[in-house]
Amino acid sequence: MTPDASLRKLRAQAPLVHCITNYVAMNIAANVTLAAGASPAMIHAPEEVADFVPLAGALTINIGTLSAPWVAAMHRAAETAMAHGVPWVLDPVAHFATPYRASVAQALLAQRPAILRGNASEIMALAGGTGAGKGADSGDSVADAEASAIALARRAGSVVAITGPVDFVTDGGRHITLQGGAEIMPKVTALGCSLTALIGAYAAIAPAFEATAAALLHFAEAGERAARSCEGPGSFSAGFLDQLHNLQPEDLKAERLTWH
Ligand SMILES: Nc1ncnc2c1ncn2[C@@H]1O[C@H](COP(=O)(O)OP(=O)(O)O)[C@@H](O)[C@H]1O
Ligand SMILES: Cc1ncsc1CCOP(=O)(O)O
Ligand SMILES: [Mg+2]
Repeated sequence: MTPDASLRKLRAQAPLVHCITNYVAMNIAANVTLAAGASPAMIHAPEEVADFVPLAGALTINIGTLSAPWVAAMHRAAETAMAHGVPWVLDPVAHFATPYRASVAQALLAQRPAILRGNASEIMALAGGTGAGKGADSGDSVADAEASAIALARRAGSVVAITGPVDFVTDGGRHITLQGGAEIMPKVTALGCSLTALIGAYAAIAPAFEATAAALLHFAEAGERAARSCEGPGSFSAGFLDQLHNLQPEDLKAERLTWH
């Protein structure tokens, strides 16, 4: 499915996306998902996730502010998603920072997410390497993480996306890069987490590889447009939501994706 067809379908269906995300991202990720045209629900109680996942078109799991009850909910939600054929997306925020975080990320990876998205440092570390990441922020180049992404995609059977100044997507066989976005994007917290939620929205209506490409393209295009008239991270945030909403399907041009 082409990116423009994916956005058309997203807006026509407004899929329900179950997001288990962190306290920092909760609001902006919901707003990003809504602005793009889908319907987010931020639900993380272990007592209810198994009942909610089957109602959703996709599930996203982000470990940004994890704690034991949340981790129980994440595993239960992923298990339910697999049982009901609901595609799910993993965002391993800063998983290399502590042993607890690292073990949770590896255990979730073993539950076979359809899509995995992280920054370069997160993807390198998940594949077993060591990077220069500092907490939630990347310290490595996307190019240096490409081999890790390909290895991870083959090992996990997932589509893997590395984001940063350039984005890279692989399913272990096909690879694309996308140049674009805006330098100011990493100056707004939780935009990566919000992108993960948006990938979930697209995964509800398109196959994993195409869904990831469309979400990245939607983000890059909206980011570029918002950056043209912003005065800093604050006005960028507001303008970015406007642009995510105002973009039309024909603005998502497949020619911007470079195949390798
Ligand atoms: N220097 C940059 N130039 C352009 N776009 C960027 C840059 N850094 C990050 N982005 C974009 O910001 C979004 C969030 O990605 P990223 O910052 O890598 O995630 P995270 O917040 O998880 O580290 C992605 O759409 C990515 O393409
Ligand atoms: C700052 C912070 N601390 C824990 S989670 C989080 C948000 C990280 O968001 P992103 O990975 O999108 O930059
Ligand atoms: Mg992140």
